[in-house]
Formats: sequence, structure tokens, C-alpha cells
Amino acid sequence: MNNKTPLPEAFLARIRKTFPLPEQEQLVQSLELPPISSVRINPRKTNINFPASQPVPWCKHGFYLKERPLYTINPLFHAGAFYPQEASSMFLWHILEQLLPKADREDIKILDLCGAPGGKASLIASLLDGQGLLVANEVIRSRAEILKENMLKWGAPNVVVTRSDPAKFTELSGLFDIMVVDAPCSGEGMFRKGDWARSQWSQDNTALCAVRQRRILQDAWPALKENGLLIYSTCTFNPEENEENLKWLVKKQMAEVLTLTTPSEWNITEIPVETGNGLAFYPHKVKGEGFFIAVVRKNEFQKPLSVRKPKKKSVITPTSDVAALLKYPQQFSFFENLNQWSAFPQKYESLLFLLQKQLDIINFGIVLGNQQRKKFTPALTLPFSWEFNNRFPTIDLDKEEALHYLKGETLLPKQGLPNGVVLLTYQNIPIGFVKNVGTRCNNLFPKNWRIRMEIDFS
Ligand SMILES: C[S@@+](CC[C@H](N)C(=O)[O-])C[C@H]1O[C@@H](n2cnc3c(N)ncnc32)[C@H](O)[C@@H]1O
Repeated sequence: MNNKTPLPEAFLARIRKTFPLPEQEQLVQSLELPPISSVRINPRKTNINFPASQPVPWCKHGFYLKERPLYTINPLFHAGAFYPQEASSMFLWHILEQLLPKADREDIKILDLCGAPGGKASLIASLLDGQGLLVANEVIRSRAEILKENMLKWGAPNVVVTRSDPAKFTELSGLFDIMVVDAPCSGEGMFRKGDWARSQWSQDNTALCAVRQRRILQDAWPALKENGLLIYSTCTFNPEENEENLKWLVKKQMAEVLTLTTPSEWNITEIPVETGNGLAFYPHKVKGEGFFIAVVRKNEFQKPLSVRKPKKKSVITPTSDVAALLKYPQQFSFFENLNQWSAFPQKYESLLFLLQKQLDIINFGIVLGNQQRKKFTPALTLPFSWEFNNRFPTIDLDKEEALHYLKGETLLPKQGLPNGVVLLTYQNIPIGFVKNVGTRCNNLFPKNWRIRMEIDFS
């Protein structure tokens, strides 16, 4: 039985006006079908194949699942070994692969402006594979925390997570080579994912979304360098929020919409926009949810920021024990703030200072741990970094043990386990630390990441 909120009348009227018969019916019918589940694996952590999964054609790490599993009870989800991501959104992988040859990724700076919960940001991090720099931003406080959690779990060392309004980026003149604006939108492409998008939708709201998207684009535009690329996407079908916004942008700025081509068997629809196109993903044609994506090149001069070495050096030299927590410590600069030590790719050390002046940074690079009175305590999130060089005693847990741990329970030490910090893994992928105090192992899985749901272990 379908007990979803009915599709809004004004939305249906627009679809009838835009699409010929029988396509309008096919599109509307497809919105009543269950959504398609898919995941993208973290190639730095695993090469797991999901049972009975099929590859997503445009993203080599993406897989369609037969049915939606309960991700919460899969320890690999908590380990950052995969990310549940809607398949159409993974098209960003294909675009970046086309636009950014491997050789050009070494010093590329990418901004993901509307980043939470982190689907696109973790995809970009995988594509960069530790090269270049990613600034993943989210303006809404609670959502920024989720972005931070997901990026920490994903484990890339070259990411700065920020919580700033797009207007804060205006000052970062010409800093980014690529800017991804996955804009907040009216969410029509999510209509089959549940009632929320349907009940929020109104014609007034779609108009408000379009205005907000223009403001975001306008604010962030100066931060894109000359010849830089803006990748604009939404999960809506509404032309006002998609092609109309792009037309507005190229009229206002010296910019050019690029032409994207895709194999015909992918069934992606090309929508002409000025001299180029945008790509629309319609759920009656594509195995994925509704999505729109386009690329715009900036053709105007943008004075680049000069990134100078700061006068006051707050970079520290770590002890050899601390440096040894990383696989390649020589590639990193080390920082101290309120006894917390962090590592960040050395070549972006000066840039980090500059970002700190302008943006609200909530995490950067790898948090290593706390140094107090000559005693170093590793950070609870360190095991999730793919640069982590494990030198702790390690225990691989079975699924049930791992879930008890992820719920925050105290574990009993196995015989022969030395006292002190112990790394726990599941399928040999780190899931966190415990501290063995002899009679018990204190749980060091970050409190706000713990599973709160009841799990039936019987
Ligand atoms: C479509 S979602 C982003 C999804 C994300 N890129 C991903 O792939 O997981 C849009 C994001 O924009 C944020 N947002 C809302 N209002 C905003 C504003 N005025 N400026 C910038 N971002 C905003 C929302 O909180 C939301 O997280």
C-alpha cells in the first residue's frame, strides 16, 4: 500500500506542462516506486563487494544494492569503509575524472561549499586520494558536526572542515580551482525517498530556493580562480533552480557553461543551457534519484590571493613517537592548540593559516592526540585516518563484539592482552580504541558517534 503524502498538485501541473505524454506519466509513476539503494566504498579502507551488488556505471567505487540494509548494524559503516550515497549523485566522480587528469590533482584546491552530510565531500576526498586540498564547508551548525564526523571517519588527511556562511568565502579571491555547489533545493528528486521532501514542497518555496541559490553562487564566485570550474548541482527537476540559475550566472559574470557528453546507454538527459548543457537524471530513465548537474568555467580575471608564510610560527616538532603515528610523517606539518596535536599536509601549512583567519574551521587534517605533562594520549578519532600507522596491540572483533563496542559498552579484556591503549578492528579495518585497565577495557569510541539504537543480539 502506498501511504506517502500525495505529490503536490502544482508540481504535477508543471511536469504535465514540461514533459510530453507518455513521458510525464512515466516520470510521475517512477516517483511512487521505492528509492534505489546504493553505496560507495572507501578504496583506502576496503575492497569489499556488497552481496548481490551491481556497479554504478559512472563511479567505479559505487554499487547498487538489492535492498536497503540497516547500515547502523554494519560495523564497516562506522569504520568509514563505505558511504550510503544515492547513485545519481555519484556522477560527480565521472565529471571530476573527465575534467581533472590524474597529473593535475597534485596541487588542486577544491571547495565543497554546501557539504553536509558529506556524500560529495567524501567522493572528492577519494578522487584526490590524499593529493591537493579539499575544503568541505557546511553553514548549519548541527549539520556541520555530521560533516565533520563523516570526514573524520572517511580518513583523508588533506581535508579542512569549515562552518562558514558562503559570504565568508568572498574574500578568498581566486583561491579554488574547483568549487562544488550542491545547493540546498526544493528536493523534487527526493520525492520517493519519503514524505519530508513532499510535505516541504510549495511553489513559494521553490522560488525561495532559487533566490537562495543565486545568493550562494554570487557570494562564493570570487573564490573561484580564473579558468576555474564551478560544478553546480541540485536534486530537483525545477528549471528555475537549475538551468535558469545558470543562465542568470553567465549573464552576470564572464562564464561559460560547458558541454558534457555521456554514453547514450546511461539514459542521462542533456538540457541545453546557453552554449553548453546541464545533465538531468530522471528516475524513469536512470537507475537513481532525480538530480541535475552542470559545469561552468570562469572566464574572467580574478586576482589570486597571495599566501604568505605567517610571521609567528606555531608549527611544532613532534617527538619521534608521535611522528611515528603517521605512515609518512615527513609529508606533514605538526600543530599544537590547547595541548591538542594535529598534522596537516606540509605544503598547505601557510594556506591553513590563511583559512584560519577567514573561516570557522572545525577540523583540519589528522587529530593526533593530547600532550600533557609529557604524556601523550592518542586521539579517539586517530584510528580512522588512512595515514594512521598502527603500533598498538590490536584485536580483530567479530560482528557481535564490534556492535557491543560501537554501542559504547565496556568490554572484558582477552587473556594476554597488555594493559594500555588497544586498537580494535573489524575485518581488519580500525573501528576505535579501548584502554585495557586489567579487569576491563574502557570504551574509547567517541561518545557522540555511538549507536543508540537497541540491537537484538539473540
Ligand atoms: C543538497 S545538501 C548538500 C549535500 C551534500 N553535498 C552531500 O553530498 O552530502 C545542501 C546543503 O546546503 C546547506 N545549506 C542550507 N542553506 C544554506 C545556505 N544559505 N548557504 C550554504 N549552504 C546552505 C544545507 O544545510 C545542506 O547541508
